[in-house]
Amino acid sequence: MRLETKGLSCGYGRKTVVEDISMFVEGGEVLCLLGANGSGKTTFFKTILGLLEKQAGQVLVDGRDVEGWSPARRARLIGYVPQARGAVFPFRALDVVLMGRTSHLALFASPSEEDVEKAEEAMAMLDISYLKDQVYTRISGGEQQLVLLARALAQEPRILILDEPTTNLDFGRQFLVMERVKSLSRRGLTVILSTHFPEQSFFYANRVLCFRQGRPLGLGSPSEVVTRENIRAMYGIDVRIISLDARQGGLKLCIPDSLVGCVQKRVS
Ligand SMILES: Nc1ncnc2c1ncn2[C@@H]1O[C@H](COP(=O)(O)OP(=O)(O)OP(=O)(O)O)[C@@H](O)[C@H]1O
Repeated sequence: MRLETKGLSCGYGRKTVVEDISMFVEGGEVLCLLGANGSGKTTFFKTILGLLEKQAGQVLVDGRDVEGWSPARRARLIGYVPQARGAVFPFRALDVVLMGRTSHLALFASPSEEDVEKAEEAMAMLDISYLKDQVYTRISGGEQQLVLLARALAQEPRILILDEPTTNLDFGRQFLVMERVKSLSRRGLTVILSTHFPEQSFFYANRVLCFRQGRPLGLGSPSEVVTRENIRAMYGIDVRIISLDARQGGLKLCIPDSLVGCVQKRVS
């Protein structure tokens, strides 16, 4: 399923935070959104989801403008994993995941056995079945993040939007989550995610969209867009981009110039 924006501008009241973004992502692709803190990534996602009113432009799903679609209609197609923030209600983790099934239920219907199975499968896929009966407000921030991802997977969306899905996760779980997301995309899911780790785009993204203060800075393959110049423009830091293999578009690392200097001094 194709998700597209055309000239999308977003913001709060009269304040424009994101301006004139045109991009698309197809089923089976991962599009990675890069940009400094406050550059407008979350605002862009919330506008695509209809949680914020757009200021200009269009959001299209398979070529159809989603303007006027009910939240339930969007939710049947688009899953969203927000950044984990302080939760208020002491639900069991399994019940939080079951909320992902809401868009499949008739009004006032209770979850069926099949819904519970889907919720349990989503938790098992992320290796968090042990959290099932724990209270969401009493698990760690990283565990909450995984529960929110399981909730989105239980929803069985065609498009998945992830806002910094690995930020709170330990080293092993960052890898687990990105591998799971990549394998879902290989099976046809459309994925758009934001990250503060540009290297993740070399490992997992088909294309990258760079934001600088809410304006598009570049859109293309990771090798085309994750460049020394764009990283300096986004994050104000000079990096050396080092290839780990000779393949075109292969694995690369972004090492700050100051650290490369240290390594060279030690070697010489
Ligand atoms: N509720 C709000 N009301 C008014 N302005 C807001 C609101 N939320 C965010 N903003 C403004 O929008 C800008 C972009 O915020 P947004 O959360 O979209 O950035 P981001 O790229 O997701 O940042 P981060 O990487 O830190 O999560 C902020 O700098 C802030 O000025």
